[in-house]
Amino acid sequence: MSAMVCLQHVTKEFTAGKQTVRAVDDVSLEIERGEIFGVIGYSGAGKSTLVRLINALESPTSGTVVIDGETITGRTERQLRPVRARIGFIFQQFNLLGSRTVAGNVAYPLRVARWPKERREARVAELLEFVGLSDKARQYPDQLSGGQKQRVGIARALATSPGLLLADEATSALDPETTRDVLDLLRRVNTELGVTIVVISHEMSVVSYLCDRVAVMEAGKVVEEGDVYTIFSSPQQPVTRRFIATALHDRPGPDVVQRLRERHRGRIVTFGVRDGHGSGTFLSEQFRAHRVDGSIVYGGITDIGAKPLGSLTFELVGTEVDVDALLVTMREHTDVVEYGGPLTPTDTTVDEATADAATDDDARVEVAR
Ligand SMILES: Nc1ncnc2c1ncn2[C@@H]1O[C@H](COP(=O)(O)OP(=O)(O)OP(=O)(O)O)[C@@H](O)[C@H]1O
Repeated sequence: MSAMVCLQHVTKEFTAGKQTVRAVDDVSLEIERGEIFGVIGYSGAGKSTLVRLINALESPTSGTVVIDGETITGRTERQLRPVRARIGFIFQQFNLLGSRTVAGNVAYPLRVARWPKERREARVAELLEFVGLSDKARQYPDQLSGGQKQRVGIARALATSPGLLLADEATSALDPETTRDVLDLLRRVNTELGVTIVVISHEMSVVSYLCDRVAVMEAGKVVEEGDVYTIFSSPQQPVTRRFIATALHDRPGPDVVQRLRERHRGRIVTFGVRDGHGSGTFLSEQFRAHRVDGSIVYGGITDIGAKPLGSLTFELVGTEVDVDALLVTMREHTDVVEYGGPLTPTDTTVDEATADAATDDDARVEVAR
């Protein structure tokens, strides 16, 4: 079975005056049929250009793009039309027609494809039911919430039953709860309709919630690629680590470490929580075996593809020998970060004002004792 999207050494350069920008730089990528594939990167990394190359809205400066087994590089506009018809697209700003009703927007691609009225109406009704907006058919886009607008966008993108859906920052304009609803709908599009989805995002939380695999882009290149859990649990590139830190929020920053050490008499230590290692049961067994008391003082665990990932920070109380022995054992199973023993405020070089200035996020996850 061939891949749904195959990029072979694809480069795209833009020239403006004397300056040439290499927006996509020698990217080779395979996106399998039926998967949800994420492309993540900071602004300017080349994500949108990559999507426009997949959608044949741009042609590569060099390299080859193959969609659903067909090479699209070098085709004329006319030859590209049937390929584009098999690709759906949803956008950050929804791009709905304000002068048409919800039903009119969803029907639009079917009109362009010259579907007869009766078939068109039946298809629109089916699509609106799928996205949960049957009761909004006669309303106009400006009467809808952001999440509802994106549902209309999804229904419209699916109208002609594409095998591939490209979602470019599709949830970036939505609040977290609405984002979750739209991501759940995209998951249904994938599992119930079998549509392959490419998700472009600058938010690692979107990728971790939805995607099977992810490619990380930086300066036009794919710098890291793999299944989401592996990338999250052992990122190789600094840019990937920065993205993951924004999604997990599980490790205490220097201010929080300082306050924890001032407040607790034991040693403060973070243990990574991975699939199969560092789980609650495993940790309590190890604490018991080493005669160490461990109380959680900070942490966060996220579920990625039904596997746990994150870390827990403990105050460890026991003899120095016992705690050291525990840490030796734990290092064999997971990553361990030691922050040291108790601090009295007079030991510190950071003044109280700085310590108090920890962010709200820090305060929220810190466990008060
Ligand atoms: N039509 C164009 N003409 C000139 N330069 C362009 C063009 N399109 C993109 N670029 C440049 O290519 C680089 C990659 O842009 P691209 O929009 O693909 O990045 P991105 O990762 O999608 O960022 P963003 O999330 O901000 O859209 C940027 O330096 C951008 O300025």
